[in-house]
Parts: sequence; C-alpha cells; structure tokens
Amino acid sequence: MEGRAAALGAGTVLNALATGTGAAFGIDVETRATVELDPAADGVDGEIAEDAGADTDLIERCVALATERWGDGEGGRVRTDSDVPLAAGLKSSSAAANATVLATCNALGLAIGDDPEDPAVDVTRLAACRLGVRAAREAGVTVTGAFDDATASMLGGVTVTDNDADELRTREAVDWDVLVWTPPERAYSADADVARCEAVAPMADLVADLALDGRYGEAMTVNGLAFSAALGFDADPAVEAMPHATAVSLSGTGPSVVAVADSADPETDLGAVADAWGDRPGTLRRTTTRNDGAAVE
Ligand SMILES: Nc1ncnc2c1ncn2[C@@H]1O[C@H](COP(=O)(O)OP(=O)(O)OP(=O)(O)O)[C@@H](O)[C@H]1O
Ligand SMILES: O=C(O)C1=C[C@@H](O)[C@@H](O)[C@H](O)C1
Repeated sequence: MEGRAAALGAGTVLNALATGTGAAFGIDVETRATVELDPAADGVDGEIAEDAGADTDLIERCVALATERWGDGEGGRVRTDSDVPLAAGLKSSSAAANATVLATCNALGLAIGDDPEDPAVDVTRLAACRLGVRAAREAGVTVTGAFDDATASMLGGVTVTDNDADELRTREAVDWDVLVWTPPERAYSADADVARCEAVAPMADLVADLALDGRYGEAMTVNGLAFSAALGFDADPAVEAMPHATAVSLSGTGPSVVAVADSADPETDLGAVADAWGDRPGTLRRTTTRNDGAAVE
C-alpha cells in the first residue's frame, strides 16, 4: 500500500497571528510525500530528505490521524522531499502536512475530490487540509493552526480564512509572477512573538478588509510593513521592491520576502527587484502563482 502526493508552498497576504484571520496564495514550489502503509507496523516512521535532523513528528501524525480516520489505524513509513525551504516563511509545514495526508489517502485507495456531494469522492481536499491542520496543532508547529497557509497550499489561488474556526471565507484564482528572497536564517512559526503581532491588530483588520475586497496587492504590502515591524525584520527589501512590484511582503513569520507582479500591471519589473535584492545573502527564486493546488501523483 503505497501512495504519493504533492502540495504547494505559499506566500502571505495577511499573517493571522494578530487576529486569527489570515490570507495566503499558492506558489509553484512543491513538497512531495511518499507513504507506505503496513497494517503490521507499530507506529509511523518519518524521514525528511533535505534535513535528516529535522522534526518528523508533523508528518508522522498526519499519517496516523489519516489512517485512524479513513483506514484501520495502519502504521508505516513516510518520506518527504521538498523544494520549499523549511521554516523560511514559505509554508513548508502546510505543504508537508497536505502532501502527507493526501499520500496516505492515496495509499488507502481513496478517491480525492472537492465536491462533498459527489458519491465518487471519498475524501475532499478541504477535509484532508483540516486533518493536516489538526496534526500541525498537535505537533506544536503552528500558532493559529495556519488554515490560511494550508488552504492556499491545498487549493491554490488566494485564500482568506478564519483560523479560529478553520473556515474558508474566500478563494480566488490569481496570475502573478513571483520573486522570493530567502535569507540564510530560519524562523520557526511556533517561536514567533505573538504579543508583538497582536499589537498590530488594527493594521491586520485593515489588511483583512482589503483582502476580502479583492485588493490583494495593497493588502499584502500593508501586511508586510506591519509584520516586519512587529517581528523585527528589516523593511528595506520591501521599500526597494515597491516601485517595481504589484505587492511585496514578509512571508509568514519570515525570514523570506515575496514580491509579486500582476500580469495585468505593466509598471512591474521583478528583474529590477532581483537587481535591488541581489547583493543580499541567501537565495533568490523566480516562480509563479498556482491555482490548482495539491494532488495525488
Ligand atoms: N518537508 C518537510 N517534511 C516534513 N516536515 C516538515 C517539512 N517542512 C516543514 N516541516 C515541519 O514543519 C516545521 C516547521 O514549521 P514552521 O511553521 O516553523 O515553518 P513554515 O511552515 O515554513 O513557516 P511559515 O508558517 O512562517 O511559512 C518543521 O520543524 C517540521 O516539523
Ligand atoms: O503558525 C501560524 O498560525 C501561522 C504562521 C504564519 O505562516 C502566518 O503567516 C499564518 O497566517 C499563521
């Protein structure tokens, strides 16, 4: 019983640490999971290809919760390999959880879909996503559950969510070019200073209003300025990008900064942003948004 799936990394429009409302968008970087189920196995053994020392608790819990819910409590093995850097603000935990839950469903022979009324669908992607969020809470890798990141990774497009209720408020397709700067350091969401984020709640409310109005670019840039200040990240990369980008923001709890260019916006030039960011330490990556989300392979 082997299953495989892939899920997306994502960028931030609104960090949910201030108010519980968050927004994120899927990007074309993937985490893949391979799950082998063994009814005789005692527990689940996890492995992360890029980092042998990283914590595998999240993906092990995803397999265990999924077989408990949709199988017969089988154990086994799970392995992820990923283009999403770990703990860099690009939703590595959401991508790993989503890919693992879907791969487990695939190993169980279950059909994945989006329509809960369709008799051919055994498990909806939203149900799989909520299970991954539960595993993330149990593993202690998230503050709010990060249903915003999880839905962007699972469904693609821009999602706006209520992370306290794990409810999807809106989802919309977007077509943006994306430039990601990832500094060498890492920032685990669970270590973020929540009180500092709560201090910028009025700004987060404004960002939520803009995002619910479909004004994602303005929302994202305001978010970046507010949360860079709250979490102690330099706002200079955002200021440098603003003349050339539709929007730019610190992503998640950092340290990555993401600039986007709407294809309908002729004034944008991500090449100029890359030039401005080029001397900074770390990596630059050009990619695009994705609107299809996670899938079994
Ligand atoms: N590829 C992966 N395979 C398995 N587990 C992973 C993987 N990537 C991340 N994780 C788990 O998620 C944890 C990091 O979660 P964290 O929320 O801090 O990072 P992130 O999701 O990249 O950050 P952010 O929410 O700011 O985007 C790791 O400690 C690990 O347990
Ligand atoms: O751990 C969390 O709850 C979160 C972490 C970051 O990715 C945030 O961007 C997200 O909105 C919530």
